Amino acid sequence: MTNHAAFNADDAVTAVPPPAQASRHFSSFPPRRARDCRNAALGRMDLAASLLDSMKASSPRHAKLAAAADQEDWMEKHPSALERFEAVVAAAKGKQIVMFLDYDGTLSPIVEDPDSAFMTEDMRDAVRSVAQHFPTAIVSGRGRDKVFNFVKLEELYYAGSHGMDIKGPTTVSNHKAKADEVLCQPATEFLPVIQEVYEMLTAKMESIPGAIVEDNKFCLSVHFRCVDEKEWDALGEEVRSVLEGYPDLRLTKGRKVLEIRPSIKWDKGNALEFLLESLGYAGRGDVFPIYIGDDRTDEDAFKVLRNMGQGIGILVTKFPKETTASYSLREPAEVKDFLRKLVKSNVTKG
Ligand SMILES: O=P(O)(O)OC[C@H]1O[C@H](O[C@H]2O[C@H](CO)[C@@H](O)[C@H](O)[C@H]2O)[C@H](O)[C@@H](O)[C@@H]1O
Repeated sequence: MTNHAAFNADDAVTAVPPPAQASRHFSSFPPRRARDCRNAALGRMDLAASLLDSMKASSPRHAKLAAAADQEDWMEKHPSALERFEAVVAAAKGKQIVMFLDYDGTLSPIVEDPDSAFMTEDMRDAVRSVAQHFPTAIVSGRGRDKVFNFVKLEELYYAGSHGMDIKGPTTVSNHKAKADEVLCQPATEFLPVIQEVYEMLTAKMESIPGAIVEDNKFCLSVHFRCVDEKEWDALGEEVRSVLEGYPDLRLTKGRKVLEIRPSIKWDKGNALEFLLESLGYAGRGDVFPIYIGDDRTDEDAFKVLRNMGQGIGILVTKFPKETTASYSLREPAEVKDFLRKLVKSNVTKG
């Protein structure tokens, strides 16, 4: 975590190989001895070919073409859930859809100030409509109260702190199954320690301009989106040194954020399973969970769906990324379109 590559990996895209350095091909040329001439001539042909390759690779046009080819290949494996909408609907036909939605980067755009990541009224309306048709849960790294204050829909299930704080709807909804009883907080014993670390990190981050420590109740986020890249190593070191004293906490990386959480085996995937069970859908073959998320932590939920062999994971991204999701959407605006389409489709009629 002490290098920039590790920090950058949060917005990681499947790497387009870096252009080869043309100059390295000249280091062993010309050959030292005459008898090496033939080999050298053959070598020269290889050399010319590889030099040409590397020149091509370093041209912006080639880089663009390579990126486009990668993108195309990736899109074949993770097609747009909008473009393949009919296939999604066909797979869900006759089954009970259960909708799981991540918040940041999925329902709201990524912005510099974490407190200003508002969702649009249009998006709220789309989520409201979805929840009228299917049980719907928000699954977020944010604290549950905080994410509720952004979404403001009482009829939803909320799983905050990466799934470590789950609560059912506070108003009656069409599909409520034992909703009032739904409550899961598997990490309560960590609350004092999380608070202690929050205070320590807040004090440490005062010396790093732009760093923000966010209290997400059972988890903490150290944001470095607005921190000068030169300071990233220092920030990482500070966080790591604090955590050395807390072996029961673990550190993961999200989008320009370091996330600190209890090292218990509970993640967004467990939250998804817990909610399916609470809703009475565990072990049923006629259930079709749809999980939409943009971040690494959402991969835990995508994996659960893959292993179940039911439902679909949809990754929100503009770039190819390694993922277990089967479909993709490019941005929150497309998530909104997908939700609206789903509500309008026949699939809502079962
Ligand atoms: O599980 P999520 O709902 O996706 O939450 C993950 C983190 O999201 C937030 O941070 C991200 O969004 C911010 C606002 O757009 C952005 O400034 C930041 O760089 C992103 O990492 C949230 O603030 C974190 O606490 C969550 O852990």
